[in-house]
Amino acid sequence: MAEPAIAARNLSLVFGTNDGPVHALSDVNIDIAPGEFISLIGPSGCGKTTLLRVIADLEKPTGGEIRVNGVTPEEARLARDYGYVFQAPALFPWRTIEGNVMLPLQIMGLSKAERQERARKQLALVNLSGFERKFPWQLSGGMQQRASIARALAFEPKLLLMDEPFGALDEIVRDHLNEQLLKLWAATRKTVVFVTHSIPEAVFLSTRIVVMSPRPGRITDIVDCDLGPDRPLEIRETSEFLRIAQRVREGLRAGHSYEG
Ligand SMILES: Nc1ncnc2c1ncn2[C@@H]1O[C@H](COP(=O)(O)OP(=O)(O)OP(=O)(O)O)[C@@H](O)[C@H]1O
Repeated sequence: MAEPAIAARNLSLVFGTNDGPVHALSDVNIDIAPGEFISLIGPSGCGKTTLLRVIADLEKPTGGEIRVNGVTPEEARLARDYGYVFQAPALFPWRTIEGNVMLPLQIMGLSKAERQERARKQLALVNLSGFERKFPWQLSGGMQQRASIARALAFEPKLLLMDEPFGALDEIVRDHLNEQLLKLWAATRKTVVFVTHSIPEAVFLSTRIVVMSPRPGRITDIVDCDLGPDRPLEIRETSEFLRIAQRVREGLRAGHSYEG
């Protein structure tokens, strides 16, 4: 097997707080192969964002081990091995769409011509050709989020980390962006780790779904999602799709503590 894109062994992270220790991640074990599309799903506080941040070297684990593309998260970060997409688009309002995508490349020291060529290529991948000179406020929320994805792709990283990127968008826009993301993934074969609260979104997009549970934050199930690469939206009505969704739902129920 090729070297895993991500390999976590007995990974844990305990935050020290005024109310005592918070076990955000406990004994997390997973191997993610290059080119997989992995969704992390689970109730609030189960450690989805923390796991993404550990992969990105924005948080240090307190136990266990993690490798990203065969190196430590810090080395992967310094090699600009991943792109990170946040829930809110986080674009600079005073820069054009193209200017936003070019910014990380400017920091990297690429010439203006190179920056422009790369930005145009990434904007084409997210279907934003023709919008290079617009400002963020001139675009819809869905378009802004596509621009954020283009910016995350600017370094052409092998790994894309996405934290609920479509959570704030309405369902029709979200469907559309899910279809586009699948196409982008098929065209680029990047490894994607995607956080979501939506079971249909996870099943539609993923090759595997990691179900997590809180207190302590841990993996309770990993569900294969072998629907093949060609997934029209109508696949959501098939019995295979519904069977996988049901298994994820059962995993979520089992790990959920109902209070009150
Ligand atoms: N910097 C921090 N300091 C202390 N506790 C933290 C910190 N970051 C996260 N936590 C705690 O760690 C646990 C996991 O948080 P995390 O944000 O990873 O969960 P999540 O599954 O992404 O939740 P959500 O779906 O609400 O985004 C939570 O109990 C949270 O309060």
